[in-house]
Amino acid sequence: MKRGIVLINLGSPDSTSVGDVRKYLNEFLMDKRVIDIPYLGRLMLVRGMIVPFRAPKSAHAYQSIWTDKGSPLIVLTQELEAALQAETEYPVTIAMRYGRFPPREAFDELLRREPGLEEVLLVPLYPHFAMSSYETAVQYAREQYAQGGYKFRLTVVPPYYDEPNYLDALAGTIRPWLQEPFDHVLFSFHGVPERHIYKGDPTGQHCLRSPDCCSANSVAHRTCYPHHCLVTMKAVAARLGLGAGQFSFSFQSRLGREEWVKPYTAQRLADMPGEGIKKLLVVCPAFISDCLETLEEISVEGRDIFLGAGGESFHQIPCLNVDPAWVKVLKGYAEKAYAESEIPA
Ligand SMILES: C=CC1=C(C)c2cc3[nH]c(cc4nc(cc5[nH]c(cc1n2)c(C)c5CCC(=O)O)C(CCC(=O)O)=C4C)c(C)c3C=C
Ligand SMILES: [Fe+2]
Ligand SMILES: [Fe+2]
Repeated sequence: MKRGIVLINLGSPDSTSVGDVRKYLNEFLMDKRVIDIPYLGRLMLVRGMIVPFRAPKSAHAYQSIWTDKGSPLIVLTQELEAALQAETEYPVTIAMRYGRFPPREAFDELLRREPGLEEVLLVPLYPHFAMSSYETAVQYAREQYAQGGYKFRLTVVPPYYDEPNYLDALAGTIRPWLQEPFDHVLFSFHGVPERHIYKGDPTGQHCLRSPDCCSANSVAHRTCYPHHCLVTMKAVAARLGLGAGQFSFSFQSRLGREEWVKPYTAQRLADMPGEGIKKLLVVCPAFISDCLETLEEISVEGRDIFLGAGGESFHQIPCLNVDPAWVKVLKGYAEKAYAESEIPA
């Protein structure tokens, strides 16, 4: 089988200028799977209220993490591409949901490198299903695939939040940090509005209907983001031998005033020192590559909140990035045969 691999991530602005950040935010937030309200309302909210205020603030934040080579998210995804390419004979390239590197360019590039390509394997760099991350990236790639009239088959790697090799690799990046004294490991996942969870619940009566819905069996869990996050956290904690009370989860990056899934990371960071948690490790498994949300929101803002509330030490554990064990896991995904039924539509 002549196969090619596309690693798809979120994307970043082209530069840290307010104009480029505004362009990026407009594209990102006008995505109907990110702000899921009718078009005209979304347009007014995004163009009139969110972006004018957010663009200068976000541009400033991006300036604090930007590297000589560009955005950390893009650079780290390119480094992952190179590391995986060194491990597999299949041609590997990257795509982004927003901004530069659209999937059609990735497909064309693979066809140039492998004429007669029979299958492209799309690997979303999101372990958990959410309509604002995994689903929008996959749909975008599927649309461009259909528009391009390509002859090869497009196969999508399903969410791997519970896949043992991924969990082993994630636990492996955390383990060395547990050698120094610590009180707690916080698993901080990117948040989503609660409305997205209600909307994605095929039963219409399970998700967020009871405090422990994510632990009770349900078909809704196939696409339930908080459930996926909880499974990842519990499986990693078990691999690390963490006891009850030594770990917990929270959700970060809330935007706007509506209710998002809880607890909120910023609130937990403010409360933990008062609960006796003074030495904190934070891991952010919703992100494969370090990015604005880990390097600035957690490592800078989050640290200030925690230390300002009486915390003594704070470390953000780097994301999987180009960890060699993770690259081996991706090689395994790249070489596996997938059944269509595994993949959420
Ligand atoms: C309604 C708004 C947003 C939802 C829902 C959302 C979900 C979501 N996002 C990620 C991953 C990333 N988000 C990143 C940045 C970012 N996210 C939002 C808004 C929502 N995200 C904004 C406006 C931004 C831009 C920066 C800012 O102004 O705060 C990034 C980092 C990008 C980078 O260039 O470094 C990632 C990665 C997931 C996984 C997710 C749902 C689970
Ligand atoms: Fe986001
Ligand atoms: Fe749930």
